[in-house]
Amino acid sequence: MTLAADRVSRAADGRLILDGVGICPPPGAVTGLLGPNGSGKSTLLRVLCGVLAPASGVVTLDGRPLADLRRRDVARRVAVVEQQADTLVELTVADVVRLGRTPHRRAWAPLSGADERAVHDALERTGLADRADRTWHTLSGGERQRAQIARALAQEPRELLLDEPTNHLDLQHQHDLLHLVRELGVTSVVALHDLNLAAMYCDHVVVLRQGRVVVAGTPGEVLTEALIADVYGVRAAVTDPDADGRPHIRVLGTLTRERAAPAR
Ligand SMILES: Nc1ncnc2c1ncn2[C@@H]1O[C@H](COP(=O)(O)OP(=O)(O)OP(=O)(O)O)[C@@H](O)[C@H]1O
Repeated sequence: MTLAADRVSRAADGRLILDGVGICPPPGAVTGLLGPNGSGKSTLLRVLCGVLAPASGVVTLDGRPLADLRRRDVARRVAVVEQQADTLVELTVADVVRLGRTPHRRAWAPLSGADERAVHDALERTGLADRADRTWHTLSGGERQRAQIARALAQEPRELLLDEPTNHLDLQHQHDLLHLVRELGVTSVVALHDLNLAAMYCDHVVVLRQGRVVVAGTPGEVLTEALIADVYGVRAAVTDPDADGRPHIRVLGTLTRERAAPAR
């Protein structure tokens, strides 16, 4: 058992932005959180890690309500990489990654050998070892993103929540990152916009629309032409070239545009 949400709701400005959401990410697997802009992906990730409390419903970690657990115990288990994670202080890459060890250390205790190994390993795995001493403001957007992911890895989480982690990353680093997440074998929930990346790397996908789960299942079950038209308003050709349940999606056009200007 791991992290799960049961009938979770949350409102903002008098409007429900999560409306009875239930998700049960398979342990040790990668779950993709999909859905259009504003569908509630980031809010759900923040509720799953306890940063936001649900107005109703419950999030559990190993069957225990998150609200009953100590913040520090949750932080030892669950690592989060938010969108546009930034730091204002003048830290080096290694300093940022060391922050990932905070939940494992006593206040003011120096870094142990195990802490340093975890930091070193995280820098290696994200390809940042040669930039460990660089200051944050000298990094490119993609390097900053990778440094935040390295921080999350240094935390040695059993649950990993990533909000659009491939933003800012070039093609190679997008694939390297999602490959790495798969290889970690921790329970991961990853908000993604790219359906082909979701199909390639996720074991399970959950599609949100206006704060509700539309459908959940394997990429092959969920990512159909009908679903993509319905949820995204996009006409797509979906094929499964390797017949492995990992579909390939080719966008043919947007339905709003086609309706506005029908083909003559
Ligand atoms: N603090 C807030 N106050 C008011 N509205 C909010 C607040 N936080 C989120 N919302 C609204 O809730 C909805 C869901 O937002 P959320 O960021 O969770 O969506 P998302 O699926 O992650 O979107 P995107 O793909 O654009 O990142 C949006 O309409 C957003 O404007």
